[in-house]
Amino acid sequence: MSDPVIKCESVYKIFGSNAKKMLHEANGNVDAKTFQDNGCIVGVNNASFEVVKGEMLVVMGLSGSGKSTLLRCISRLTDATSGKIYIDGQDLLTLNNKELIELRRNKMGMVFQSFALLPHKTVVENIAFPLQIKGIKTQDSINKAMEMVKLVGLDGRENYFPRELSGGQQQRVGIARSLAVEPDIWFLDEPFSALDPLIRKEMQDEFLRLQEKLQKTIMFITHDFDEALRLADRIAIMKDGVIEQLDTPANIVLNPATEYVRKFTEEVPRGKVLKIADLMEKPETENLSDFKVSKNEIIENVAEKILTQEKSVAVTDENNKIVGSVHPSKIIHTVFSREKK
Ligand SMILES: Nc1ncnc2c1ncn2[C@@H]1O[C@H](COP(=O)(O)OP(=O)(O)OP(=O)(O)O)[C@@H](O)[C@H]1O
Repeated sequence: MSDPVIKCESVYKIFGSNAKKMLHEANGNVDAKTFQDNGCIVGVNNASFEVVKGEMLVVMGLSGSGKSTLLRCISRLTDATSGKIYIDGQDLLTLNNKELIELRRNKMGMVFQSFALLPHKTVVENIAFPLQIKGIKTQDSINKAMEMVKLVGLDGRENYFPRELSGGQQQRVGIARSLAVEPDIWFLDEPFSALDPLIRKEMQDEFLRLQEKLQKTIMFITHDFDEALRLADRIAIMKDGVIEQLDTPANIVLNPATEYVRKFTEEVPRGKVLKIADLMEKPETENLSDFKVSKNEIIENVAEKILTQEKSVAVTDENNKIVGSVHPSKIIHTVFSREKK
């Protein structure tokens, strides 16, 4: 595995005037209720994890679970009460103001739910603006902004004002503006939540397409589990500031670590989420059906075909090599079982 781009070690963020003292006295045993009774709010409670280059970590949880606070600590919009945060191996808390501004300007991009576009500037001017702040010449910034306009599929609308665009289009401008500065690390805080479901799905598809191309290191916040499942390489599920589980979507659905996570995943249609690779077994050498299936297929797309086979089906990789097998009964068990842990 490559070196982590983002690394958190026992990060706490406690709000309240005697936060540091209480945290010290708690000795690593932070209980949200006890803290609250003593005038402190627990935002993030002992978060430790890494995000590697090109990975998309989706942070999910209900309102107030600490998602934004965690992101704000990592982008140092707020200071963590305790713990270590490293960006590309550099200790974030040791940076002075100047270094922090440089880091934010050159390495980090942020997109928030409110599009925060400048109303009196056109699409292309909005996107070029942060480049001009960086000192890039006007014409160069416009050229770069036009590239971004194309990337997010808004060509032809570059001279429109924000008020002349739909919500989805405005959000694309927000994304293009953030991408224009070519951040390595991208923080997105509920970027699609103001959009209606159809446009939201389109934006998710577009976002996946962009990420395929750009391979940014991303932390993406959502409270929509479907969105998390569609986008994430890994998902962190938060509750009361604690990361209850951080794992691949398949593991979260198949092996929930806590009762809370299990409840979250209970209604998830497994066939839509899991791939053949998530449930294949060792390759059988004999007694296989003639039908083969790719390990990357979503179960729902191939279930019907597999269920008509009597024997196990061979599972192949990208080079058509057999890497596993799956028995029809496994499909039935996975898609329809709702066992309680
Ligand atoms: N500046 C602050 N002062 C005091 N408490 C705060 C502050 N910011 C956040 N909190 C508290 O920290 C907890 C986590 O808030 P946070 O905004 O991180 O949650 P969230 O999961 O992002 O919620 P949402 O989905 O509603 O945005 C909440 O209890 C919140 O009230």
